[in-house]
Amino acid sequence: MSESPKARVALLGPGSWGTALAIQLCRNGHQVRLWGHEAAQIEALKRDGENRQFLPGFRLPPTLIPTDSLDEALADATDCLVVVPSHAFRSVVSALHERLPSGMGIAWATKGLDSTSGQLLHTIAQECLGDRPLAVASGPSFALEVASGLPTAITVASATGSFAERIARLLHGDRFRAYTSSDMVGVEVCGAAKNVLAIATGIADGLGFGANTRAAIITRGLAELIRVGMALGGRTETFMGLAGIGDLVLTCTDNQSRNRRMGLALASGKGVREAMGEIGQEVEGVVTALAVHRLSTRLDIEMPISEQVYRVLYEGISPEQATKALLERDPKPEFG
Ligand SMILES: NC(=O)C1=CN([C@@H]2O[C@H](COP(=O)(O)OP(=O)(O)OC[C@H]3O[C@@H](n4cnc5c(N)ncnc54)[C@H](OP(=O)(O)O)[C@@H]3O)[C@@H](O)[C@H]2O)C=CC1
Ligand SMILES: O=C(CO)COP(=O)(O)O
Repeated sequence: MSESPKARVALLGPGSWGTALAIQLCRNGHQVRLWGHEAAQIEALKRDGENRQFLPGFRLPPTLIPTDSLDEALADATDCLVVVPSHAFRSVVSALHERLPSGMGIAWATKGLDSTSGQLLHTIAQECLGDRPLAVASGPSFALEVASGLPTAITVASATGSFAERIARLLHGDRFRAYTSSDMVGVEVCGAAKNVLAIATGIADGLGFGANTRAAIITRGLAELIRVGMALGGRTETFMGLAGIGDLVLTCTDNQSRNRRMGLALASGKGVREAMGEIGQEVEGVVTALAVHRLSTRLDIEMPISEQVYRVLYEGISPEQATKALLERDPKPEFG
């Protein structure tokens, strides 16, 4: 992949992932305007020279300019990357409608579904922005490790091959491999569904179950993810790739994951609100569990692990009851 010419990127969302990606883009020589909706947070970034709230300990490069003005962020931008949580995706992307030059694409690194309709985010982007190139970046990538420059690989998917290549080239560096894919649907489903399954493995580990249980949840969870992903038009190889099994394993097995930590907290008897307060950052699997529950009901797809996570989060059953319900299911063929 040849090096990209230097870009001016409007990066929307100064949380942990937005800040880490902004640092990565600056490492590659690009200029970044990092937009956030809270003036006080942007003031703090400018004053401190780091993101103490979401990614402490990393100096913001001089080519990274924080701003709370969307117009300033987009002025002369060559590229636009959205990294807000899924619940904010529609409102932020709608605000781009009047501001983006016609034909300019957008990419996002948000993982989740539209929180009200349960739709995939490319559908929301199309609704808000009409026909233009769209891309999603996803894969096993904790913000802290990317900011630290630890070797990482992700995938950038777009129905427009040249646009996937453009975004991948912007991000790709000597310690950050960005692959391309044409399967947006598969990549989006993986990024959303894995967060619900990470809550499940957190619950299992928090209840003191062993390595066997964890491996079973990851494997049977992958089967759920594939069922819903195929029904929506995703491709098998995507589920076996970085955005699929790669991110599922990462998020289910490492305590850097906020979703996994949510599961651990629930298993220790904490309520959802209390756990969210303690984690202090987005836990995408909480809203996604509801969206996946609605989606699987509508499509009539069996997703027993995700369904039990939904019941713990929204119907108040205990993690123990959820486990019992899963284990009491009738034996059945593993495949088919
Ligand atoms: N962190 C990670 O390692 C990774 C995260 N992701 C994904 O990236 C997305 C963002 O997550 P992450 O950065 O970690 O989250 P954080 O919790 O670290 O930060 C969220 C950011 O979004 C802002 N925000 C919240 N609501 C709105 C809104 N309505 N309008 C505009 N901005 C808003 C917050 O601002 P404020 O606090 O002022 O409301 C904050 O700056 C998620 O979909 C996540 O799944 C993907 C890969 C890795
Ligand atoms: O998506 C992630 C890593 O790829 C981050 O996971 P969490 O949102 O669970 O922290």
